[in-house]
Amino acid sequence: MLESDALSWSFMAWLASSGAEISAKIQLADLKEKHAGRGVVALQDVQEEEFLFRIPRSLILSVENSDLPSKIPSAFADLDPWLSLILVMLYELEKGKESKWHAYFDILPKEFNTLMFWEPDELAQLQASAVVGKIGKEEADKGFEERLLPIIAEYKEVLGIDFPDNEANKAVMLKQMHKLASTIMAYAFDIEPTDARKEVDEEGYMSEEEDEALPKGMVPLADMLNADADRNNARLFYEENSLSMKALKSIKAGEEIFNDYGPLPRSDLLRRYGYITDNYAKYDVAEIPFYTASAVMEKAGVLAEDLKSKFEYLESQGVVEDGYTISTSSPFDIQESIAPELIIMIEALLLPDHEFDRIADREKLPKPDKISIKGAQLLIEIITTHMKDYTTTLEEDIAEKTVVPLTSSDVSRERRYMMAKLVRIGEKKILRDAVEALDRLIEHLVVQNKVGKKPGHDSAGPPKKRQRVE
Ligand SMILES: C[S@@+](CC[C@H](N)C(=O)[O-])C[C@H]1O[C@@H](n2cnc3c(N)ncnc32)[C@H](O)[C@@H]1O
Repeated sequence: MLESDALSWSFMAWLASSGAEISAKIQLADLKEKHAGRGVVALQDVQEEEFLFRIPRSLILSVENSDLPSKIPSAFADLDPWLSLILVMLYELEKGKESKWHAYFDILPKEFNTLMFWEPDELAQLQASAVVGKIGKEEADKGFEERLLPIIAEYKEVLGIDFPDNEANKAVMLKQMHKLASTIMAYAFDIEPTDARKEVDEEGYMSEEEDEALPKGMVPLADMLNADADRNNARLFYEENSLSMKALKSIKAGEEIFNDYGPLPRSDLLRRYGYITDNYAKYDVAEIPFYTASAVMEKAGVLAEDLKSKFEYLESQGVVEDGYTISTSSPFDIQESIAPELIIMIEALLLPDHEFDRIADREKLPKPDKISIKGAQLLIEIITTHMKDYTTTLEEDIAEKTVVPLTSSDVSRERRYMMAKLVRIGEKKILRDAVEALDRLIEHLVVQNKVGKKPGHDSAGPPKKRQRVE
């Protein structure tokens, strides 16, 4: 028996002996050949709504179920759900075989492909993707150093952690905390209070702000399901004393059982889960930084002298953001895809001062479905400026067959390079589609103006281009 099979077997045996109920129709399988780690597959046909497994709430690896908070309650007083669970997992890991979750820890990942663990050269492959700014390593380090390390130093005997206070040891501990945080990000569920028959989603469904507030828990076996946006066929349901996984549709023998992470762009899939699949390409987004938009408008002479007060007003109306997303649509639809806030900001700043003051007095804003020729031209300029921040063009990316030096024997690095390339290609395609659609809009507006329709604005929009076949 392979070591990984032996660990899977021990894990399943532990679950069965701890009160979990598991349908004989499913199996934990090794999917390493598909680069998907372990996953759950159907051994026999499964019907829609059929029960797959049930995990007692007491088996969830959570702050609530660990004895640590009762030993050092004050340590948990100011910790958020993430840091609390990291502390509990450190403690339970340190207990080794004494921990109730020992067999579970054995099958949790030791290595990660999430962006937090990428080397600088690997991250550089993402080029101008906004996801690079969302990794949050420094912020996480700060939280670990300021909140968790003092607790570990103070309660090292209770925690059973050998923690000599030196830099090398601190670095090892921070790395371990990052690994646990990444495990929580990719595996944990948001555990809502007992509420019979309530449906729960994996954390991907929620905004990260909402995520922050809910208690997190590691739900054994439920987190062994891989995810697929198109082939999602199972979901976890809350019951009073347990959590049950049920089939959402019929599943054939041999098929994999999939959860769903929600509509995440591939860049976020990479950041949070360390993998990508084409199925999530439809959720891809490109993001234009605010400073790119404002720099282009400044260069174009759009930014007026009383800019500060204009921005204060736009900010009070929720239009000023760090970045503006352009999402995928097919065929590309300007209104559907370009962040309305970007269009509103541009059109507002294009207004003559007296017009701007007039709308501000009435707490109004330009409508995002009315784009002027000048506004569309500025949008194109902003988007093409952002495109230049990527160090290669879309055409170069597509033409390039090998992105890694052939001497590289590091499979993981090759895979990261490849995944980064697919992410940046996805973003560049969106930017290209946006520019093409804006070009068509300008042509349409020019014609409209010539034939004497209301000048300057488009409300119906130009005819849409036929869907591009990639
Ligand atoms: C909740 S776990 C699923 C179990 C995991 N495969 C394992 O072996 O522990 C989530 C992780 O599984 C992997 N994963 C999930 N869905 C995947 C898919 N469709 N293809 C490849 N890997 C996937 C990613 O590494 C992700 O971070």
